[in-house]
Amino acid sequence: MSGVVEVIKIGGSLLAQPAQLRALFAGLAQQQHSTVIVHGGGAAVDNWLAGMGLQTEKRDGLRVSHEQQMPLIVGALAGYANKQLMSYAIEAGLQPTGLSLWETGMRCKALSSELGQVGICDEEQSQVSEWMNWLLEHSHLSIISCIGFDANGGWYNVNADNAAAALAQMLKAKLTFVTDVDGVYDQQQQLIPQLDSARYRHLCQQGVISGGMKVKVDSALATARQLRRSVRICGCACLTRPESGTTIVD
Ligand SMILES: Nc1ncnc2c1ncn2[C@@H]1O[C@H](COP(=O)(O)OP(=O)(O)O)[C@@H](O)[C@H]1O
Ligand SMILES: CC(=O)N[C@@H](CCC(=O)OP(=O)(O)O)C(=O)O
Repeated sequence: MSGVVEVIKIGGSLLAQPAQLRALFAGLAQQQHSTVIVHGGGAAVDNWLAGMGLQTEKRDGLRVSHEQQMPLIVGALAGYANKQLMSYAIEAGLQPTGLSLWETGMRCKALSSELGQVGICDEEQSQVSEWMNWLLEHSHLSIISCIGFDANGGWYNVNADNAAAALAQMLKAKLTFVTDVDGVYDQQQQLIPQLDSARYRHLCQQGVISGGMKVKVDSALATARQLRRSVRICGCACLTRPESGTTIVD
């Protein structure tokens, strides 16, 4: 594998925003470097579970994923969300390949028995697969859901921000989180152009950064530290306005 690789995480919050997704994929079609998309779809999972009359329980932002609920969770993330993004990519003239974390070479494991099938990426057991290298070398766009597996075939629901960060670390890639806001906001709802760990801790203590944004910044900081390279959190305009969003530095 040669050249710059970029991992772009697309949040589930964007799946219901067709104009923004079209603009994003149109921009991706102009990119010269290899791109890997990792996506979530938390809102779709919420809707599918509610539609079946099932309760969603979250602990520290993670969805408790009982084995009985996995068919719906896998269906919403690796099925519906993945194929919806493929549809936008094809429309933009791209040649996407839809994957789970397994095909990239990533291996997963259970986070805690109390959380059911919630998984985390197991870096020690993971290695970039030949298939992933081939896709990168041939500039095929990979669209990867946050469903992962262990070596025994156990399946896991991995938080998509964590999955994107682990994949960027495995590929030693540039990492960009694309979400439904322009970046990280301060107390006055102003965009923070650059955020380091000290200011992040302070803003968390004040309750200014919370929920899904906290998971994102945590994942960004861990990756910035590991790869010694800044990470960006931004809205869909990120490809046309490279200076937009918040740059996360360790
Ligand atoms: N300080 C903050 N700046 C911006 N967004 C924040 C902040 N704190 C919490 N958020 C929330 O985080 C959300 C983005 O996280 P999330 O919903 O998990 O997105 P995604 O689906 O893209 O992963 C924003 O829509 C916003 O409601
Ligand atoms: C374990 C866990 O919580 N998994 C997440 C996976 C999807 C996700 O992360 O989607 P967003 O990027 O849209 O937030 C979930 O089930 O909601």
